[in-house]
Amino acid sequence: MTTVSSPTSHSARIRRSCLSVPAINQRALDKTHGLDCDVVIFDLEDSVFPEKKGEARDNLRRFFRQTPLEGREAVIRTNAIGSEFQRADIDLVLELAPDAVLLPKVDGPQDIREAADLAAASPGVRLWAMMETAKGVLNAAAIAAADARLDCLVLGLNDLRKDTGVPSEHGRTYLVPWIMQVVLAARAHGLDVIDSVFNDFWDTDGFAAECSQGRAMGFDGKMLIHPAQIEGANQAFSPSAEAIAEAEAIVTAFADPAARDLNVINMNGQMVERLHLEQAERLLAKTRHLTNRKTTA
Ligand SMILES: CC(C)(COP(=O)(O)OP(=O)(O)OC[C@H]1O[C@@H](n2cnc3c(N)ncnc32)[C@H](O)[C@@H]1OP(=O)(O)O)[C@@H](O)C(=O)NCCC(=O)NCCSC(=O)C[C@H](O)C(=O)O
Ligand SMILES: [Mg+2]
Repeated sequence: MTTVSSPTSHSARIRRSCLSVPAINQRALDKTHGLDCDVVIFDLEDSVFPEKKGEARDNLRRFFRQTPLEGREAVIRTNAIGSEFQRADIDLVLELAPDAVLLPKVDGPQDIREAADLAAASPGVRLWAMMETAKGVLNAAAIAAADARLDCLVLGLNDLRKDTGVPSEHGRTYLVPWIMQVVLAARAHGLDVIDSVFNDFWDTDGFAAECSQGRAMGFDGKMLIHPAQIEGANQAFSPSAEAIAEAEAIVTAFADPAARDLNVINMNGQMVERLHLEQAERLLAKTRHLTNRKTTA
């Protein structure tokens, strides 16, 4: 896992692009090593036909044994809590010890606690939760507070649309209040939060617009379904040149001896406080981390 030190409550892990790879698709699994995504989510759930679940688990066994991922987080998405497949999926997680297990269709805090109990033998494996049911969104705050191992919420709008009857449309107008509730719940409990997949992977403009909206909503990154979406997500969720320049100016301004005992300063007609300094330092740490990663790749 890649992290950068953070002076603020929620982490500054790099999770801009979280690519879902169907565990049943050997060709796609083979491809992951050459892809520049920050996280690989190995999917045992919706992308795997029920009769193929065992084969998909075997593929992951082979994959983890032969060619572990370097420098990226490895996450396994299991089948739903209480489904006939989940026990075997969790056993696989205990066997392979990925960085995290992604639990789909989480309805409430009890689902997280049950999964934490099932995975208790591997305390290093963190928990991620898909927020994709009406009950899950209503219980977002309780879910986010459910267990210290919970690390990240991932929005799942395909299932949420199915559950609520809200149709798919650009801009996600009627979903915005629920989406923001998930972001708020994550932040209130120091978790990362990842935006939903964008299904139309040929529509690059639509994808870029949704990444930009997700960034403005406060997401850390986006769940992806196709390698063609990685670059756009990495770009959208990396600090922009303007944001870096502004952060550097804030750090420089507070480093001035004249600002030593000031909590608030005037920067070209803008009020800037020490909380902005903390944000600026965090952004610069993330930028340094990304730069180092590029130069060592
Ligand atoms: C959607 C796809 C089925 C399309 O696949 P395909 O027809 O093979 O596309 P391409 O021909 O354009 O593929 C080009 C090459 O790229 C490889 N590929 C494609 N997708 C992936 C991937 N996800 N990871 C790695 N590699 C990938 C192909 O194998 C081709 O390789 P090559 O032949 O060597 O050139 C497919 O993209 C796909 O299955 N995507 C992921 C589906 C998935 O994971 N679904 C579950 C997550 S969605 C979700 O979670 C929704 C959420 O729960 C909610 O409720 O919202
Ligand atoms: Mg789903």
